[in-house]
Amino acid sequence: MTKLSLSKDKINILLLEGVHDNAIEELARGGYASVERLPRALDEAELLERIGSVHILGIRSRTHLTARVLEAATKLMAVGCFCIGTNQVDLKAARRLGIPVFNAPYSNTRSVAELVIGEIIMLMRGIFEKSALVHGGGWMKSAKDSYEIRGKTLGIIGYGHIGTQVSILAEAMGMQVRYYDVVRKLALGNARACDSLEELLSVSDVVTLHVPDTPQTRNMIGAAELAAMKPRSHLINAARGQVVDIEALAAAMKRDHIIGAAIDVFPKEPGADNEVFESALRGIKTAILTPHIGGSTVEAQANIGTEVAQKLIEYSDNGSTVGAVNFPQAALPIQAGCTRFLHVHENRPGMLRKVNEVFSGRDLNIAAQFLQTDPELGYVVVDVDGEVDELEVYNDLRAIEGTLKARFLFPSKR
Ligand SMILES: NC(=O)c1ccc[n+]([C@@H]2O[C@H](COP(=O)([O-])OP(=O)(O)OC[C@H]3O[C@@H](n4cnc5c(N)ncnc54)[C@H](O)[C@@H]3O)[C@@H](O)[C@H]2O)c1
Ligand SMILES: O=C(O)CC[C@@H](O)C(=O)O
Repeated sequence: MTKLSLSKDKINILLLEGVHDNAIEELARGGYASVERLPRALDEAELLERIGSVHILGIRSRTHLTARVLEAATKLMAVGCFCIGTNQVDLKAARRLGIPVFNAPYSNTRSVAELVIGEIIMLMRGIFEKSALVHGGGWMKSAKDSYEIRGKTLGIIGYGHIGTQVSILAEAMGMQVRYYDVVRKLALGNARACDSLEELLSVSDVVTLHVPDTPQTRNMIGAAELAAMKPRSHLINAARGQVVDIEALAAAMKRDHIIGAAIDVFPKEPGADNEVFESALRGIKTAILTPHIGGSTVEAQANIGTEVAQKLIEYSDNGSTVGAVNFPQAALPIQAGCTRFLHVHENRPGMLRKVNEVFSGRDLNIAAQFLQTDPELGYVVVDVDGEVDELEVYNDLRAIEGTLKARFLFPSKR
C-alpha cells in the first residue's frame, strides 16, 4: 500500500450532498477509511467551522466553495466535484492556494440527454398541463398545440458532450437538428450548424441549451432572444441557471410567445431541502420545473462516485493531477525504491533551480523529475533514489519562497 507523508488513516475526507456509495467503497479499497458523508450541502458558515480539519472535500453543485472558505482550508489537499460543473468553486482561489479540483466530465451526459428528449415530447404534447388537470378531476381532451416531434426542428445551443448526444437521439426520432456553438464543431448525422444564435432561434420549434456558465453565457437567452424565437415555440434549459433570464421567460410564456418550457436549473436554487423555491415560473402550467436533476440517475451517480474518487486517490497516492480542471496536468510512473516529493509553487523565475538545490545540496540522486507549469503555477514531482531524510527535505522545500504546497510519498525511512 502507498505510504504517504500523512498516513491514510489521518487523511480526513468529507463528502457532502449525498455522494454515491461507490465513492466510499472506492476510497475504502484505496485504504482511506476516515470518510464522513453528509446527505446535504453546507453553507459558508458551516464550511468555515469544519473545513480546517479536512484534507479532501467532495461536493456536488449546491456547496459553494468561496475564496473565504478555501483560505480557511489550511489542510485541504484536493477538491472533488462529483458532477460536471465546477462553477460552484472559486477555481482561481483554489489554484492560488495550490489545491487541484477534479470533476467527472462525462459520467452524467447520457442522463441529461435522455431527460431532454423526454421533455421535448412532453412539451410538444402539453402533457404536464393535461396531467395536472386530470389529477384535479378535469378532462382536457384536445389536440390544440399538440404536435409530433417528427419533422420538427430542434435547435441546440452548445454542441459539446451533452449537445451532441441530444443531437443523435433527436435525429433518431425524426427531428431536424440545427446547432450553434462558439467553437467550430463537426456535425453529427444530418445536423447542420447555424452561423449565428439569431439564425438558430428563428428556425427552431424547440431550443435546448447545453452551454457552460461563463461571463459570455450569462443571460444569453433574455427578452430579445426570446422575442427572436419562433412564435409558439418551446425552450429547454438543463445547463446552468444564469443562462436564461427567468423573468423574461415568464413574460414570454404569459403572452403565449413561448408555449412550453422545461427548466431544470435556476439562477437561485435552494441550498437546503427545506428552503422554499421561488421563481417567476411557478404557477405557469406549461412550464415543467425540475430541481436540478438532469444528471441525477442511479447510473450517473454511481459512475461519478467511482470516477471522482479514483482521481482523488490518484492525487493523494501518487500526485497525479490528470483530470484536474484548474491545475497543470502531471503524472509520473511510480519508481521502485524512490521517495517522491511534490511541490506546488507560484511560477516565479528560478523556482526549479531552488527546488533542485534542495536535492543537489544533499548529494541526492534524482531518479526522475516532472515539471509542468502554466503562466501562474508550477507543479514539480521529484523521485529520489535510496535513503533520504524526507522530513528535512520537505522542510527545505516548504521554506522556498513562493511555495504553495509540498508533500512526500513512499518515504525511504519508516
Ligand atoms: N442539469 C444537470 O443536472 C446537468 C448535468 C450535467 C451537466 N450540466 C451542464 O450542462 C452544460 C453542458 O455540459 P457538457 O458536458 O455538454 O459541456 P461541454 O463543455 O462538453 O459542452 C459545452 C459546449 O458549449 C459551447 N459553448 C461555450 N460557450 C458558448 C457560447 N457562448 N455560445 C455557444 N456555445 C458555447 C462549448 O464550445 C462546448 O461545445 C454545463 O453547464 C454543465 O454544467 C447540467
Ligand atoms: O449533481 C449535481 O449536483 C450537479 C449536476 C450537474 O449540474 C453537473 O454539473 O454535473
